[in-house]
Amino acid sequence: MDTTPSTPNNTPVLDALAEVLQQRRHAAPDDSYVAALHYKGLNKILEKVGEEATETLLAAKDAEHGGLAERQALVAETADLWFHSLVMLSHLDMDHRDVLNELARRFGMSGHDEKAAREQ
Ligand SMILES: N=c1c2ncn([C@@H]3O[C@H](COP(=O)(O)OP(=O)(O)OP(=O)(O)O)[C@@H](O)[C@H]3O)c2ncn1[C@@H]1O[C@H](COP(=O)(O)O)[C@@H](O)[C@H]1O
Repeated sequence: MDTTPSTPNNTPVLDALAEVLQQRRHAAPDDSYVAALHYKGLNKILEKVGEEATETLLAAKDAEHGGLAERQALVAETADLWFHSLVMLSHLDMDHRDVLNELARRFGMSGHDEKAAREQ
């Protein structure tokens, strides 16, 4: 039986969020956090992605030996990181489907094999 996943088509939260992020491209910056990010431009969005990545790795270190609160904090920071990454993609006319397609393409391919293929 072929267990290779097809491109995911059941991602309602991500689908809905991608639509909102696109609608915010031309919304008033005072009314919307996402519109304000788009208005400030790619550099500001990338600054937020970097900030959230750092906060996520600090939360992961705390979660390693922490309890439920630290694990919940890691989930919250990861959500912030995903969210700002999705804003970045949206700013460049891309979305989660591009990333899910790539993960589906890679599924089952050993990371070592994939790296070796890249180096040829
Ligand atoms: N998922 C999110 C989401 N996650 C995090 N955030 C915001 O991301 C910001 C990150 O917090 P920070 O403290 O790092 O940033 P900040 O201090 O507010 O901003 P800076 O001055 O540092 O740039 C907070 O303002 C959060 O509210 C989000 N803002 C919006 N969404 C989604 O986007 C939709 C559209 O939001 P609006 O554009 O605001 O309507 C919402 O309905 C949600 O579904």
